Amino acid sequence: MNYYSLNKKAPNTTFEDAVVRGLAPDKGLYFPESITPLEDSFLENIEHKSNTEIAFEAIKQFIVPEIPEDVLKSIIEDTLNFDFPVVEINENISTLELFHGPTMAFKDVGARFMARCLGYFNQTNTNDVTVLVATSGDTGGAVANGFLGVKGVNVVILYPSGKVSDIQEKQLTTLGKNITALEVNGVFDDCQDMVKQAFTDRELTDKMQLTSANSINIARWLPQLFYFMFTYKQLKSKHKDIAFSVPSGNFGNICAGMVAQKLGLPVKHFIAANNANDTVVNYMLSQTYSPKPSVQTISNAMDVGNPSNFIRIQELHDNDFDALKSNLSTYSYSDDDTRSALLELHNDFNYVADPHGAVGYLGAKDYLKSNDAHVVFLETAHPTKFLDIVEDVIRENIDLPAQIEAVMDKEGESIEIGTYEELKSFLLA
Ligand SMILES: Cc1ncc(COP(=O)(O)O)c(C=O)c1O
Ligand SMILES: N[C@@H](CCOP(=O)(O)O)C(=O)O
Repeated sequence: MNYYSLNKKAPNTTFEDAVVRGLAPDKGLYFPESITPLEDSFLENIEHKSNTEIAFEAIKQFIVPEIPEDVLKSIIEDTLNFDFPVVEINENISTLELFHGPTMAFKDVGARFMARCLGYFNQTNTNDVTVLVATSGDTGGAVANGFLGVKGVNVVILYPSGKVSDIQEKQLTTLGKNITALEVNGVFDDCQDMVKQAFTDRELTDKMQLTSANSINIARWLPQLFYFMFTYKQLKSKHKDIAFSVPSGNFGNICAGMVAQKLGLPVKHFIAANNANDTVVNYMLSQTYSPKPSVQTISNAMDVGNPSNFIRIQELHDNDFDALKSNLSTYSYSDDDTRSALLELHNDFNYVADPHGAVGYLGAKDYLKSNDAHVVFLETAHPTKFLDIVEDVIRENIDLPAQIEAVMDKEGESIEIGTYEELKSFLLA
């Protein structure tokens, strides 16, 4: 499969080149040249297939033959060695728990998958690759964990100082080895802008191979489509019309869901549930895309003012606003709304959610006010990653899972930077 740049000013390229570059030379995001629907029989029999079989069938057209089938199968087996359970909240709402991986957020799948793809390509590449990643909370930890010790890869994580949770910060600053954390005096969008600027800085790109492990990278983005297939597998026999409410920040996850839909997955509707960072909500009301600086919220990993993947979402709908509108609803919620949702889930349904999942739950409820469907909200991180907020709302202590306990008492290390020039000097040194 070849990929084109959404800025349409760079040559089409292979999967390997798109992964190793991260962003196209014209700064555009890569997008697959075609998306061929899966055989009807695949979806008809999905409940009889394992998660790894589903993932392989769903993603192989994007990757084989550049990664041979047998290698892709083992990458998928390694990546997906944990569960993705759907838990029923009530008659009309379920949640898909995406936090059973090593860093307890949904980013684990994409990070592990991409690390293994790069590891495969590095068997023949002689040059080291520097992976740059901007994080508002969870990507950093997942990438640090997924890429730790991968031969020929150095990882540099940029995170906004004081704007990630304590556990998130520990997860991305405590591993050492080939992982370095840069604490940026700014917001997530500053981190993301610095990363994008580095890709177009000839002084850097002449000296080193840079790539990204954010969802702008197709190998980080595409595997997220598995989640929607795994949900269908579990709910197919119980519910006819399934809609997804996806807590959204950079819009990579919901956009991967829309790829699953293009592959033939019957999804009735998508709901992008946002916190106060409402750039896309405003676009859907005004048809004017006006990115703005992100504001800090208690669902911090969604504090994104200029979501990278919205352009992919538009492409998936042939840049037709009406088509998009009939497939996507958007809502924005305040921190007070989020706290009320955490409390309601706990008190009425005995479910402890995290603030991001709680925003997803609110999106599900709002959609159901005027539509019939079974809505699955994605529970994108484990509540203990936001311990202070969640315990304060539900007034109960929650047990720490082993993955979180393992980092609790570790001392983190980071280097403070404030400008792009400082990032550049660090990389050149
Ligand atoms: C816990 C959590 N929920 C939701 C999101 C938003 O996902 P996306 O950026 O794919 O929209 C993120 C970060 O991306 C996250 O870490
Ligand atoms: N919410 C993310 C921000 C980056 O998103 P990505 O999917 O593009 O990596 C985070 O937790 O860091």
